[in-house]
Amino acid sequence: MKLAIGSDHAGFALKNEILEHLKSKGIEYKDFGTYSEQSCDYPEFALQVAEAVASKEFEFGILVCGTGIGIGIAANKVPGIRAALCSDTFSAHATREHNDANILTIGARVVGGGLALDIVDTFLNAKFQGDKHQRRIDMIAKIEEKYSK
Ligand SMILES: O=C(CO)[C@H](O)[C@H](O)[C@H](O)COP(=O)(O)O
Repeated sequence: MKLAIGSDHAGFALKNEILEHLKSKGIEYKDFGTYSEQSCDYPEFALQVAEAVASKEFEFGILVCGTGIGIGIAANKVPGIRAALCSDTFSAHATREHNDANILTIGARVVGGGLALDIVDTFLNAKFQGDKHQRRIDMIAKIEEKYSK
């Protein structure tokens, strides 16, 4: 499994905790930045990670900002991206099982490091259930197609 990771300044510290965690588990990743706590604009990192995942070079992405909301809104503008904000482990497995989410977004000002790492593990270990959920994802893709012309 190869992960694309990014954050803005608000998510920088939590992103580093997540990177350490992934390293300790031997999970391969690429850090797309930001690389300091200097103020920056989250859409830049959302775009890089979302394009890396949409191109299939990376299986999943993880994006962190203050709330996880802005960076997720931006990522979801890239066709093929299903970015899900999770602040609890139930949502983290449900969004993989039902939505086949390919990017997890987390709010560093919302959840603590311990919970964030559990959310990451839960998201990465859950499996898409297909069947009726695939039909619904296909419907989402059709909406995307309708507005991408
Ligand atoms: O996009 C956000 C809100 O949905 C993120 O939380 C950002 O990290 C936040 O807006 C950054 O705020 P700051 O005042 O520039 O630190």
